[in-house]
Amino acid sequence: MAAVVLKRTGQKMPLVGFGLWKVTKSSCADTVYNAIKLGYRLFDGAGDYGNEKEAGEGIQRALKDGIVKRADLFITSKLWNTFHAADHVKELAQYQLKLWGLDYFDLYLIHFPIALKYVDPAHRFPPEWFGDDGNVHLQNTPMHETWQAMETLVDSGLVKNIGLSNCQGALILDVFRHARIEPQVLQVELHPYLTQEPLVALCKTLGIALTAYSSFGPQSYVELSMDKGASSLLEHPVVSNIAKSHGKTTSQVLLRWASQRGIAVIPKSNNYDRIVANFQSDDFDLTASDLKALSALNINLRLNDPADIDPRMAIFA
Ligand SMILES: NC(=O)C1=CN([C@@H]2O[C@H](COP(=O)(O)OP(=O)(O)OC[C@H]3O[C@@H](n4cnc5c(N)ncnc54)[C@H](OP(=O)(O)O)[C@@H]3O)[C@@H](O)[C@H]2O)C=CC1
Ligand SMILES: O=C1CO[C@H](CO)[C@@H](O)[C@@H]1O
Repeated sequence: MAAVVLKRTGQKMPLVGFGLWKVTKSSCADTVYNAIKLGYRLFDGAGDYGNEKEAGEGIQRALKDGIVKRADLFITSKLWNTFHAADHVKELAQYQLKLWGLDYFDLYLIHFPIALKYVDPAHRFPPEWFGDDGNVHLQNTPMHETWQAMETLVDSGLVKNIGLSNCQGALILDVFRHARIEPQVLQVELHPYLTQEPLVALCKTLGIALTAYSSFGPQSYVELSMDKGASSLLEHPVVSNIAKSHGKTTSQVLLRWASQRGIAVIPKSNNYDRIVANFQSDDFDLTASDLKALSALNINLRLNDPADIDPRMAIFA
């Protein structure tokens, strides 16, 4: 399976993985188990997806049935915003590892560069953006403090690689300036309506592997009322024409637009046929002019912006 090699550890991160946000809790264990049978090796979880225990059950079953070995899997999880204070980073990583039934994560990301007031997981887990009173409670924890605590997770063997999510250039450079262990991966929203070319170039310069989320663009946020009214990329004539010319689906073209450039993708689906199709998205090559035409669709449309939840959380210029 095609993979990107992480700079520090030399570990291979598969270019096509499986995203767990909104994977139905009741069927999550079966979904993960079946995805492993199909060949998926990377699973992208997070505390607030609320299904890490069930995802872990699917993994444990696959390990027990001898379908895969732990070393062949690449499991990602993320540090939620309410755990940024150095004292709470290890607490959360251990809590999440226990949910998955694992003794290490292959990758652990700071989910957002936003620190919120601590909430004890015994009080509320999965974590949320909002406190008990329905408001967002910001907290002053600098990123370099959180990053130092992330580094100690590597030292103690709880995680193999650490990285960032939803961060932009200046902040990434600032984390690098303070880092003893450099960020290995950056996970961001990336699709032809949000191509983020300067950020992609910065990651290349710094040797950070990129993971794209929301590869299909607008439709995935409708249920969160975060849809910003743009037309569907999956039905866009430019994407459809390219798909036709390769005998592929528009979803496969959108995934390949990233993976062909060495950017990992993590599509999520609750539908078996789409799970199969997404996995089979890297067995063809787009032409240079296809890639150019897809990138030309850029309108800087950002679907996942914490400032939509609370303007004080603006992290994108
Ligand atoms: N770091 C972060 O802040 C974020 C990380 N993520 C990660 O990225 C993953 C993917 O991102 P997400 O925003 O969920 O978006 P996706 O791009 O994976 O899209 C999900 C939507 O697309 C549908 N879909 C999946 N496959 C196909 C297909 N082949 N054809 C048509 N529709 C399809 C799914 O519906 P159906 O289930 O019905 O198929 C679902 O509604 C998440 O699961 C999560 O792991 C996501 C957002 C933010
Ligand atoms: O990863 C995720 C997808 O986006 C959501 C909205 O910002 C987040 O809450 C979630 O953690």
